Amino acid sequence: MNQVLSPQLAIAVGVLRCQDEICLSLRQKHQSHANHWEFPGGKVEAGESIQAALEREFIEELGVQTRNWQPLIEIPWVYPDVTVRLHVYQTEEFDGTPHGKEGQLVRWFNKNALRELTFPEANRGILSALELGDCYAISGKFVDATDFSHKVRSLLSQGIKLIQLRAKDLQAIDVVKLAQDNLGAVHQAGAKLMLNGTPEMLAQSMADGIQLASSQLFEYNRRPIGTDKLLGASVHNSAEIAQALKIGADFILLSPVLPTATHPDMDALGWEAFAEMVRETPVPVYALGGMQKALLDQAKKHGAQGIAAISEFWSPQ
Ligand SMILES: Nc1nc2c([nH]c(=O)n2[C@H]2C[C@H](O)[C@@H](COP(=O)(O)OP(=O)(O)OP(=O)(O)O)O2)c(=O)[nH]1
Repeated sequence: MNQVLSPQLAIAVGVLRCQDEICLSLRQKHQSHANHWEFPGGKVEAGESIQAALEREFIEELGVQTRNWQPLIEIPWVYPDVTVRLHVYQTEEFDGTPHGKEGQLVRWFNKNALRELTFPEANRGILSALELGDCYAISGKFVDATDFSHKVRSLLSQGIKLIQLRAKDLQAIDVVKLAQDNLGAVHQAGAKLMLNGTPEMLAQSMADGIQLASSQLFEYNRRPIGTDKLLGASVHNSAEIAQALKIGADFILLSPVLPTATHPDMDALGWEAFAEMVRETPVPVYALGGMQKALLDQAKKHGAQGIAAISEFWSPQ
């Protein structure tokens, strides 16, 4: 369990991108995490902003001038010898050709190849943040399978890259069939389909992952699916976040952030409490509950990967 203790070292970590390629360097023999790939960066100096630290580190370590760094995710992590907070930023703007000025190996990798590499443990959350978009659509009501397919296509045409098939009224076998029938279109659009269901349903459907309800999280002691699939966890409080992390969730859906008509009995967390929980969570967190596209920037300012919603994205009946 990754419990955050102080003092925490602030580390600026830079994801330098060139279209689908990402620049990595190999940590050297004399460093901790030797022979692990890393996103270049290093300790933030006293009084320095994260962006300034990144510009300095990329000049010192890779000989490139970088600009316009944008926040991606913050990762609190406790290693046996040190407690860090990775401030992960990304940019595509740079001058020069990155090369290992300190003798380290530097290479560009396609973003789809990153999961095959060995990184320091804390980087799992960075890889998820890079893979997942900022809008997570959850399916709402539909009349039949044809209607469902139309509504999924409407999500894809809105540019949504992460969809959860949630159909609590259907039998597992029918949910699996719906997933199978729509996977082709989802993948063709470069999107991913999550099942609100069980590992067994995931195996039958070949969907991209499962979204576990908060009540399901405590049925497991460890990750219930392989690392080739996504594990999403729906949570409402810190205890559920801890359990989600214990079983290896790749990302978290935290709700309700704002009051929502679908759960009128639950108190909304509000943005401040949401941000506080996100700060202690080393994987991407989506804000759920009362979310609209117009709130996306606000969600990101409070540390979210993005927003999740049913009614904002799903076409009405
Ligand atoms: N730059 C970078 N650091 C990372 C990543 N993932 C990760 O856990 N870290 C950790 C490893 C280190 O504890 C710390 C980086 O600090 P640093 O880069 O200044 O440390 P260092 O190479 O001088 O060497 P060391 O003290 O860790 O041996 O952040 C990553 O992707 N990039």
